[in-house]
Amino acid sequence: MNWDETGADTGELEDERLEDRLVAAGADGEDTAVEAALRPKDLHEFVGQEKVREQLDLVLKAARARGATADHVLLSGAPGLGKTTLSMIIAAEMEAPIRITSGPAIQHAGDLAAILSSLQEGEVLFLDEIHRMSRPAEEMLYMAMEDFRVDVIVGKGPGATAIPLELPPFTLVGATTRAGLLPPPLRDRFGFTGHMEFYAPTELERVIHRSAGLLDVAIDTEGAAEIAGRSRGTPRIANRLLRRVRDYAQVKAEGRIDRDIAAAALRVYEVDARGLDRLDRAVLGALLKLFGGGPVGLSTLAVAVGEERETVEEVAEPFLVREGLLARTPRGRVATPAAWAHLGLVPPQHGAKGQQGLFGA
Ligand SMILES: Nc1ncnc2c1ncn2[C@@H]1O[C@H](COP(=O)(O)OP(=O)(O)OP(=O)(O)O)[C@@H](O)[C@H]1O
Ligand SMILES: [Mg+2]
Repeated sequence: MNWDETGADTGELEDERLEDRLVAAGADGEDTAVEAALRPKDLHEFVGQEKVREQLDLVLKAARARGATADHVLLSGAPGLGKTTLSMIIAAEMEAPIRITSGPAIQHAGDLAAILSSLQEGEVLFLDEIHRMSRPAEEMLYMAMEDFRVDVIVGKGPGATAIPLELPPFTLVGATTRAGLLPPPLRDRFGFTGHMEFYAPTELERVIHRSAGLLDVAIDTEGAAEIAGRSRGTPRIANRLLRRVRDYAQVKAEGRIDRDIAAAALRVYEVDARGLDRLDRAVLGALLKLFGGGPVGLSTLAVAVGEERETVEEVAEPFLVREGLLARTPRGRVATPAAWAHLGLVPPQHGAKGQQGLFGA
């Protein structure tokens, strides 16, 4: 629970701020070009996410056996975990064409009606960031998903009439980083919901080996493990770090990546052994060194590192909290014992003010 929560949807802000960081989970310009080449093409190539993969495999196989269009699928999970990739795999497995659009691109119900009415039978419609669709479009989508029908409104005011329009059966694949923001009526209309988890280091190693093969980069097991451990459980970050390490290896080590090369390269890029970057370490360092581990208010912490409040809260903290290095408490931010250990610092003898009750330290 975040005690400073304002309740605002800060998704966009987060995306913008994250873009210039190597360890950001969102895609940047370079990613979009390379990602197309690195995307697994079928369910077997798709690493990890065992549960989602197994369940989806059944949904798709059964639909294929019935000669039917697959049920609507909702994919939720943090950026860079493979939602877009999986939607393309769904289309490929169903041997169906795919149409790609996103919630923010659909401003009016009419935009959605135009897309829906031009779908072919069995086509996959991928709706990225589905939680950011406008309300009227969302309501039109309810009917389209359930009855394969939309009402197109012709005219304005009292003379307006609704003309029903039949749609061919299609599969909607919705993706969202924030399943909690979806209205229940929309969520309920998906036949299958797959929640994507962060990846284990061993899974990321497999992603890295696979990508290295495609990029024609020589990497050994330990080199891959070194990069995997710093990738924040996210394939997109793993692939990005691999590319940066490849640059370093090309210049300094005839292109071969082993543990030392990977570690040296990522030191240059200021990504530490646990995947924290300069900003993360600055926040943690200030919390420990200036405030004895807290509790300290968010605003004070932000001033101490010379960043905006929002940057600390939305860019640095989520990963620190996930890693169990920082806690958000009613009295302010508090470092955990693991944070002291990670920065190689010793906690004050009698415990920082107020920490005892929180961690029993
Ligand atoms: N399970 C996986 N196995 C191998 N590579 C993967 C896997 N998941 C994701 N990737 C790689 O990570 C990159 C990012 O994946 P993708 O674009 O599908 O993420 P996303 O969940 O759609 O992110 P966003 O929320 O930002 O849209 C892709 O290039 C893909 O190659
Ligand atoms: Mg995506």
